[in-house]
This record gives sequence, structure tokens and C-alpha cells, in this order.
Amino acid sequence: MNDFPFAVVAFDLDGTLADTAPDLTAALNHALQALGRPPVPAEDVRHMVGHGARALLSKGLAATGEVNEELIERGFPIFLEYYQSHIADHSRPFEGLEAALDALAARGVKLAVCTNKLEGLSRELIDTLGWKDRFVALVGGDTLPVRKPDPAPLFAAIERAGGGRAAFVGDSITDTDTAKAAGIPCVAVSFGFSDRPADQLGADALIDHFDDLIPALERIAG
Ligand SMILES: O=C(O)COP(=O)(O)O
Ligand SMILES: [Mg+2]
Repeated sequence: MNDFPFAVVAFDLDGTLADTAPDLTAALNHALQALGRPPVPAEDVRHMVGHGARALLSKGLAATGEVNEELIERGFPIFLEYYQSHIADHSRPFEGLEAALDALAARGVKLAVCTNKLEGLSRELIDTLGWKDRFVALVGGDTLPVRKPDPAPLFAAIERAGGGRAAFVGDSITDTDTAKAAGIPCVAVSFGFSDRPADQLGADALIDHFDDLIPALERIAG
């Protein structure tokens, strides 16, 4: 029986469930190097994630010189091939995440992922981190014709997780915009990959650690 105010909790992936910045940085810098560009520091990459892999490459190119479609077309497969084979070399769950997911699952909550990462890469990352059985639904950046901040992927993730009252947990303005467009309450994490201070994301609650997730969800449920 579900004694929790939400039937479904959906999560963003990069910067919310896992700190994927080291592997994304390595893959981006591998592609940049192949295009004759200098590397970008990991700290900068943390502010470039959240709009999908092509956007990441485009931002990496912009940080190191000119950007055009031809460079993105050339670099994208190089990025993907490298990232796919190093998907979780250094990517790790954020502290307290797994305990929080266990606690939600124990209360009958269905867990979903709604990310702008390509669905195939997301699945691979989730499997490699040993989370296959934790999430009943996954909607990636290429699952539907539109992606976050369009609300459709979030609606789809919730629906595929069984539907009902839902909340979303994310780390970037893309996530809070998505939740607002969907009319779904949103928790932001302060330890993710935001391009602005987390208290400026406009979330219904802000957490600094996953130990605070369940109390935050209970609070925003009213
Ligand atoms: O930019 C990406 O690749 C995806 O990022 P997200 O999981 O934060 O949506
Ligand atoms: Mg994110």
C-alpha cells in the first residue's frame, strides 16, 4: 500500500541521480581533441550539461573557438563512441541517493527517470550503476519527438510508471521549467549541474542532500 503523498517520483539523471561530469568531460575533451581543440575544465562542463549531448558538444566548441553544424556533425559520433565505452568509469550516485530510493520504494512509490540524455546511453548508465530494477520507466532525450523543457517527456515518464500524483526531482532550470509546464511539483538538488545558483531555479523545495528528499516531498505535497 502506498502511504506516501506521491504515487510516482520522477528524477532527472545527469547531475541529479549521478555525478556524471567526469565521464562527460572526458568524452567531450576526447571529441574536442579530435577536432583540434584544447580541453575544457571539468568545472566548466558541469555548467554545460542538461540539454543533451549535442548541446554539450556545441557548448564545448563555443568555449574553445568557432561552432558550426559541420563541426558538431563531425564531433558527435566521436563523443558518443567514447562516452558509450566509458559511461561509468567515474560516474557515481550522489551521496544518500540509494537509501532515499529504497525508502521511497518501501513506501510503494514508483520511480521514473526523465532525462535529456539519449535513451540508449541512459539505459546503459542505469544498468552499469546497477539500477535496472529501481526505475520502472525511462524517458530520454530522443524517446519522444520533443524533450525537456517540453512537459511531454515528464508526462510520459509518469504515465509509464503507472500514473497518479507525481513529483519531479532535478538539478537545472530545464527541469524546473519542465515541471512548471507540466504543473507538477518539483524538488531541486543544490549539488547538480546548474548554470545558475540552485535557489534561483524556482523549485518548490531545494535540498542539499538526499537525506532531505522525503521530508521535502512531504512538505511540498501540503
Ligand atoms: O545533457 C544531458 O545529456 C542530459 O542531462 P539531464 O539528465 O540532466 O537531462
Ligand atoms: Mg540534470
